[in-house]
Amino acid sequence: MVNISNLGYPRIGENREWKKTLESFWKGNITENQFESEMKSIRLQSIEKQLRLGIEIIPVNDFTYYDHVLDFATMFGWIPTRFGDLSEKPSLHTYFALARGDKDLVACEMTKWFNTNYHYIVPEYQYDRKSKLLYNKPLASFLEVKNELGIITKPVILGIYTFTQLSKGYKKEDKYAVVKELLPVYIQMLKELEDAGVEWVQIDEPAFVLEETNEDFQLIKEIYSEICEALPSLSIMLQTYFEGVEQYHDLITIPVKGIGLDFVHGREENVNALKKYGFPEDKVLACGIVNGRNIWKNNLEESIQLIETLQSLIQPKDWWIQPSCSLLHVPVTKKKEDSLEPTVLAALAFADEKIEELVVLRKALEFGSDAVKQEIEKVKQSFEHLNKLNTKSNEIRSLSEEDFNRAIPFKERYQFQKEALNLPLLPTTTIGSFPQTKEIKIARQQWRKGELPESDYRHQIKLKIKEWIEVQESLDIDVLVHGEYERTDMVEYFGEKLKGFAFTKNAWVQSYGSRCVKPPVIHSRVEFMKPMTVDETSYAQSLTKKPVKGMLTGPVTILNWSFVREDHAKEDIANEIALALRKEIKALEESGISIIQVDEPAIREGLPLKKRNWEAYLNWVTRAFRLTTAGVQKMTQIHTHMCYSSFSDIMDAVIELDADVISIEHARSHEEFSSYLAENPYPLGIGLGVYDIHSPRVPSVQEMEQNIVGSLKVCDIQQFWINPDCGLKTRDEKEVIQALSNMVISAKKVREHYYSILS
Ligand SMILES: CN1c2c(nc(N)[nH]c2=O)NC[C@@H]1CNc1ccc(C(=O)N[C@@H](CCC(=O)N[C@@H](CCC(=O)N[C@@H](CCC(=O)O)C(=O)O)C(=O)O)C(=O)O)cc1
Ligand SMILES: N[C@@H](CCS)C(=O)O
Ligand SMILES: [Zn+2]
Repeated sequence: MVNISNLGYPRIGENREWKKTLESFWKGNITENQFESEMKSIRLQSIEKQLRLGIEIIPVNDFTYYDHVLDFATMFGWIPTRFGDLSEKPSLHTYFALARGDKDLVACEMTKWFNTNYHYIVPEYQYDRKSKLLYNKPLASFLEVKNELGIITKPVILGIYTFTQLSKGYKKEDKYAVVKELLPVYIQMLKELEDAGVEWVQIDEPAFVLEETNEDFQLIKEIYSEICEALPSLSIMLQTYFEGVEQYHDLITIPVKGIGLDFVHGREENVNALKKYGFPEDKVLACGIVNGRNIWKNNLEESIQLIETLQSLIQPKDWWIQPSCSLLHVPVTKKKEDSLEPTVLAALAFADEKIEELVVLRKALEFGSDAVKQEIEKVKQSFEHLNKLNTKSNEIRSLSEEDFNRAIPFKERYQFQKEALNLPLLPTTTIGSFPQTKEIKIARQQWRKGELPESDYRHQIKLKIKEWIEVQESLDIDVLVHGEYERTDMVEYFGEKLKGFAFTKNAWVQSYGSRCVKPPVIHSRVEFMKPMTVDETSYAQSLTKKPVKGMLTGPVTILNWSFVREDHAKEDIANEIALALRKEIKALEESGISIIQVDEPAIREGLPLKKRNWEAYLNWVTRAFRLTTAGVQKMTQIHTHMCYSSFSDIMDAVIELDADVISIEHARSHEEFSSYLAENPYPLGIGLGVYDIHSPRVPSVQEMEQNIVGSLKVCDIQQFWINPDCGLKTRDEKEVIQALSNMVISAKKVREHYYSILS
């Protein structure tokens, strides 16, 4: 018997209704009741859709108002004390304040969900607050679907081990005690599900693919024995994903009713483990067989073969076939992509199409592959046609080691740059983008539809650049930017201008909260066509005597935030992008730009989950960055920028990038990184973000001054820069001007203080 299951479905809706509802509520355009009812309808529609498409085991509680990790933190009462003394379900206001902050409260930390571009809110354990079940969201979600649609669904629960691993606020040595304290609360949540008639729960434990210590694994076994003992009639599908599991032989001894493995990203390891240790006959095996992280059609023939191989090796109680992970990471449907090149479109499968693929695979497993001969042929043809789009080039093969290294070492060139740029101590700058106004977005939309002439659209962009050059001058910022008004997104923009990319109309994926991205699709060899940023940057430079920083997205970030071919080596794609960007940098230099920032926020998230694979990855990513930047003149100052992660464990690679200055997100995770820097001084230029840009809160001069003074305890003042945490495109203009004004005043105060000590 083979069942079709799903692990999670995109929340955002076919037309991003979810995002629009959230943002209308935040703006006060709809009431709480309207918000709840609109959200309910989005939730139920996606359940009905999955049912219609053929899913038999449908997930619930994958839906959230912001982030599923935050949901569990608030359910367990893991709410920092600054949000008040909560003994019941937090109000929507508090829930959103935890995620986004408000005018008085600092938001919780946000970071990347494993190696994806999705961000979760980091739960904070409080020693002085006992864990307590404040509400039971999986139960409410289960009952809603049962009552409204009469369907028994599978609640999705974040595993207690992964939840605690992803949390902060407790000492490492207290992990055991923290998990044990949470366990009764966790069991209570599951017990309520069992009592309500839940048959299967999916407990997500992606942290099982990380390299846990033996001690951790003992803890895992202990927790799950206790859970299973307390809940004898609840069927638990212990779900892993994103890579092969570690400690497989121990995992299969856990007394749960089912185990879910990823046979896409952890194929080799999981298959080998099955071969070596078998699989218990009393458990269901859930096979993640369709890639939940990519948008290419499934290689049906290969998947059928794989399951047949597994079937010849083991005899589990039952088989489920499913995506390799939640479909949260892919767009909803390709139905609306009516302007994509047909060859590319034919090779794509988004969430809904992936579910259809599972139906085809089940048919093949039931009736033999001949029953799906046509579908198999169609996939083959799609890729044969796609491959014909590829061109060959020798440019990469003719590179020499010199192309990867700057001609002069940092200390020497930084001196030249200082003199040429004539910047003050503690120079102030921003990360690149300024608020994208409604007017600009609408103008872009009209221009794209052909309703506004290109010249008018460009004129509007120029007006915005001019306005913000004036704003920056009036605020007395030292290194200016043009504001990135012409960009929808820092990756999509370059994707639209480079050869080898396709970009979609509606292939949105949630990135954090209501914010979505539309990753471009790299289908063929990447090539530079013509300058991509020179017009806007040199126009901005023509308006001021201060240096304007050129702004590019780096090769690794373009790669990691795009959908890429699985049959092309990532390293090769990164080097192709690097060569294209190198040409852009040359063009910027030739137009008189002397500071160029190459953003690489996605380097950290692309790290393989298993540390044993880090070295090889970091080696090729640093080389790709250097291939992009190393060709510049000694006077040209290269900046880079990183955000959304903790970086302490990759700082050696960050140094290897050899960027003259790095600006790094700091406000939401400063303690950990500052302690790292105290022990390991950073040898190049650095700006630790002095304020969090994800919150509408405008920090005071005093607060930023304290941040700067704190950072100067661990950084060399001669190489320190003052900047916000990240780009400002998501904020409103008034807020940004106020925050930047406070930032410049705080920098000047610290500067004056330093000069007064010297004199
Ligand atoms: C730095 N980050 C990025 C990540 N990944 C990327 N690919 N890009 C990133 O910048 N990952 C980590 C972080 C995540 N951070 C963010 C920050 C901000 C956003 C964001 O603002 N997303 C926007 C969509 C951006 C965009 O494409 N805008 C279009 C407008 C599209 C649109 O909604 N049009 C409307 C009409 C206009 C209107 O009425 O507003 C429509 O179609 O209905 C544009 O500028 O033209 C978002 O809104 O979610 C994402 C990740
Ligand atoms: N230059 C980009 C970086 C975001 S990570 C911006 O300012 O939006
Ligand atoms: Zn950033």
